[in-house]
Amino acid sequence: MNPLEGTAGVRGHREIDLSLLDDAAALERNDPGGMLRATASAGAQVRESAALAAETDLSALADEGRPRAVVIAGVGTAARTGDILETVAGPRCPVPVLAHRSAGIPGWVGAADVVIAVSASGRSPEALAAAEAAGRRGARLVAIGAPDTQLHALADRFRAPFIPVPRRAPARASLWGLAVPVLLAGRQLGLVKVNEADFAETAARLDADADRCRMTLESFVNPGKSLALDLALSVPIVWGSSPLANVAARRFGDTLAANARYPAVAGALGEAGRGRVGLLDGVYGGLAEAGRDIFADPSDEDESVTRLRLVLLRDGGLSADEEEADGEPSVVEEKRAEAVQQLAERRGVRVSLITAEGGSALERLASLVAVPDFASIYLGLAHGFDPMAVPAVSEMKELVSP
Ligand SMILES: O=P(O)(O)OC[C@H]1O[C@](O)(CO)[C@@H](O)[C@@H]1O
Repeated sequence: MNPLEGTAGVRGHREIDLSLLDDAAALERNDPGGMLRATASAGAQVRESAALAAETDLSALADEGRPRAVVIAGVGTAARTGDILETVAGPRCPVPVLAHRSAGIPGWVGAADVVIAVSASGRSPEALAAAEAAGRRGARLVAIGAPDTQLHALADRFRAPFIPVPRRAPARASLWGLAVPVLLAGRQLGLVKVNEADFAETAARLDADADRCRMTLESFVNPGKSLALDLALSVPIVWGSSPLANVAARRFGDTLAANARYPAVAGALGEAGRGRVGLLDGVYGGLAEAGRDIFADPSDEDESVTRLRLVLLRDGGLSADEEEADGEPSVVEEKRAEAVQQLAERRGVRVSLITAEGGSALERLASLVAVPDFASIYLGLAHGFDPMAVPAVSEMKELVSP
């Protein structure tokens, strides 16, 4: 082992410590901030946020009728909630919905538009600048994030609704708490049909997945831990087979970077199929696997070779209604997923498959996000990282703060 214990607070080891994953006491010790627990609260976040949002009067949002466009402004996890609204709204959505990830809002946004400013901490400069600009330009504004913060004050200043989301640091542990009010704002505007039963079923699924991934459950029966082991020392490629699965793929890219500090290629299979699929032929793909004895014990593998690991997020569960509305029929997406799986297998590149389950779009999204969220944390823990505190993120904030 070559542990790092630098002044910057960087710790961890290059090797994977398998024994750690099945040692609940050690997992607890190495996760002092409680990232596993915070992630297991996803179902509770859905219920809590739905209740808190119900207490906020959003009627003013819809008073002026359908907006020209809806911009969700924020960064990181906050911006992912915009992708969630966009994908749940689907291609039939009557107005453009877009996530805006840099400071402020696009130049064209004006009084005919709605801006949803999202920040878990209630103080990201990007969300604050967006709320300020929206207020000044007379756009309808709704702000979502931690109560009693700068964002809250800005919403009050512009007499805009503010939906409080209790702070759970870091933001990535609050995905569901933030996403629900964004969806409810979207519902108020007539963009999404999500209902209370969808929230309840999504919460129940998140609870069930958290239970299957709990830290006391051993790797061979714990999908979060076994996916972490699949990914160990690999370069993960995460591709989704539908717009909804693509959001889950990108989310996995986020959590792999922050919790496990693994680089990942993540996105849409449709686009990947036109170029990035070439990775399977490359140094980390087919070339790394050439000559591998497929019957050999995986634990005897040469760990110095860096290999790709393909994670396919498949979403074949579209209802006839959604299928008809989707730009690309799901049968094409499914064919593509089959094809890429075959390409990987022909080259000896290993594949992990996660298939969406559930009735509503939101529940299917949850079924593709929950286990990967846990896998990213277990992977970080197996390298001795504190999944919650990311020294590079803190240093970056210090270096760029005025
Ligand atoms: O939601 P917030 O608090 O505005 O933070 C935005 C993003 O900034 C980070 O804290 C990183 O700087 C992310 O973890 C987070 O998603």
